[in-house]
Amino acid sequence: MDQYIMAIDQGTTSTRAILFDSESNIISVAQKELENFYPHPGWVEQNANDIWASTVGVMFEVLAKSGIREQQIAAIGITNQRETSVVWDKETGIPIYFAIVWQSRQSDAYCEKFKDEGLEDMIKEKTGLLLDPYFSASKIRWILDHVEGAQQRAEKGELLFGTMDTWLLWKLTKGEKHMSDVSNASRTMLMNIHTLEYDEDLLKLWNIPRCMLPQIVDSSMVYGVCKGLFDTPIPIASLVGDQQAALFGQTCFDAGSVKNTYGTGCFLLMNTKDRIIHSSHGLVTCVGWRIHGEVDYVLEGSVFVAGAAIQWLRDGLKIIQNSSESEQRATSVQDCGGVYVVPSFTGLGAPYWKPQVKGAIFGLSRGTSQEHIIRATLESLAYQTADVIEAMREDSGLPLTRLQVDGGASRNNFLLQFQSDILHTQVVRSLISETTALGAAYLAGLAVGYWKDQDEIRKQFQIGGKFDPQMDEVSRNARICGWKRAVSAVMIF
Ligand SMILES: Nc1ncnc2c1ncn2[C@@H]1O[C@H](COP(=O)(O)OP(=O)(O)O)[C@@H](O)[C@H]1O
Ligand SMILES: O=P(O)(O)OC[C@H](O)CO
Repeated sequence: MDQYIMAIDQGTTSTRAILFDSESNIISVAQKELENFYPHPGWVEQNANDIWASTVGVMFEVLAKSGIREQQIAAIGITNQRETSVVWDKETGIPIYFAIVWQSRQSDAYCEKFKDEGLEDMIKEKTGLLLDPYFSASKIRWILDHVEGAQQRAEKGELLFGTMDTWLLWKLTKGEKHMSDVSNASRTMLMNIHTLEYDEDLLKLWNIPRCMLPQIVDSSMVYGVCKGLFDTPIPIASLVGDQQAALFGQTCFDAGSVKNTYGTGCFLLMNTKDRIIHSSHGLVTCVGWRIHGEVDYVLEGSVFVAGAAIQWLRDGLKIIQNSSESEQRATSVQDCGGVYVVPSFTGLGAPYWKPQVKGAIFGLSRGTSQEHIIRATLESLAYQTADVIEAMREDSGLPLTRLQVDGGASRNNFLLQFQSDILHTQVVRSLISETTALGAAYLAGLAVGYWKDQDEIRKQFQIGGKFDPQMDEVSRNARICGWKRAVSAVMIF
C-alpha cells in the first residue's frame, strides 16, 4: 500500500492540505479561503476557530478527492503564517480574543514606547528582530491588556498562547501537546536566538507569563498523533514557519543559498547555516529550522508590495484584465521608456524600513504608454528584490550564486529574466510551485523515515525554469541607478 505525506499549509488567505508522494509529486490539493476582519484601520484579525475548522475541512477533503485512505498517510506536516497570535482557555479551548494577524498594527504603541526607552538594540541583539508590531510579543501584550482579567488568568496558568502551528497541534492532539518549533518561536520576540530558549529579560519586559508559552521543539520530530479525527493514529511530524518551509522545500541547504517568494509581497531568506548574522541593513535574523538539535539560521528581508502592485494595475488602474496579461503587455515594448514605478503603497520594507513613504511613478513623457507603466511595475519587483539581496550580500559576505524562486508572480518569465539581468545571477524557478507545503512535507517525512536524509531530498529538486543574465553591465548599472534615484525621491517627498 503506497504511503503519502500530508502537508497542511495554514496561510494568511487560505488553509490548504496537500498530499505528496515519495518523489515529491503533488497527488491532491484541497483549499479553503479564510475571512480577514479589519475592525479598525490598520488592524487585521482572524477567527482561530475558523482556522481550525478550515484545517479539518481540507484534511478530509484532500483524502476524499484523492481516494487515498488515512492508513496511507505516513505523517502530517504543518506549516503556517508566522507571528499570527491567539490566546485561549486551557480548559475549554475557546480563544479569549480573535487571532491577531502578522500584518496588524494594533499593538504599535507598545513598540513605540520601547523604542523611546532605547530598548531596540537590546531586543535586536537577543532576538535578531526589529522592534515592530509584526512580531508576536506585542500582540500577546495587547490581548492580555484588552481582555478583562486576562493577565491574572494567564498568571494563574489558565490561558495558553500559540502561533498557528501551536494552535493546530494543540487542537489536533486534543490539548495534549502545547509546542512550537524554533522557526516559529524565533518570530515571537520572546525567544533568545543564541540560547533558543525564552529569554527571562524579554518575558519580564513584555510581562508575559512563561506558563502560557508553548515548549520550544525541533522542526522535524514526532510531536504526537492526531486524536479524534481518524481511526488511525497519524503522527504529526513537522512544525515550521511558512517562509522557512519554502526555503527547505527549495532545498536551500547550503550557506548563502537564497529563495524569494513572489506573492502579494516578497519574502527573501538566505540560509546562513550555524552563523547568527546581525544585519546592519534592516534585515532580520531568525531560525530556519532545527533537525536533531542542529540549527540552520537565516537572514530575512521582506518587500511589502510585490504581486500586490500587479493587482493594483488590474484593480486600481484597470489597465490589465488579469495578472498574467502583464507579461505579454510588458514585452510588447522594448523597454520601460525611462519610467520607474516605486510601489511603496504601504511604505518601504527592507532594507529601507520607511513605513510612512508613499508610492510614485517617475520619468513620464508624452510617449509613455500603459505598457511602459506595466513593464516598470514588473521591474519594480525585481529592483526591490535586488535591494534586499544587496543587503544580504553585505551582511553575510556570502556571494549569491543563484536565486531560487516561487510564488504566484514567479510564473512571469519576463520578470524572472529581468531579475536575473539586474542581479547578474542565475534565477531558477522550482517545478513544484507549492514549495512551502513541500518543505513541511519533507521535514515530516524525515522525522518518520519516509525520506532518509537531506541528500536524498536534494536530489528530488526539479527545475521548472532557468534564467541567465543577458543584460550588459552599462545598461544594468544605468537602470539600477535610475531605480535608486526614484527611491531617494519617494523618501524626501
Ligand atoms: N503571471 C503573473 N505575473 C505577475 N504577477 C502575478 C502573476 N500571477 C500572479 N501574480 C501575482 O502574484 C500574487 C499571488 O501570488 P500568491 O503566491 O498566490 O500570493 P499569496 O501567497 O501572497 O496570496 C498576486 O498578487 C498576483 O497579482
Ligand atoms: O501567509 P503568507 O504566505 O502570506 O505568509 C505570511 C508570513 O509568514 C508572515 O510572516
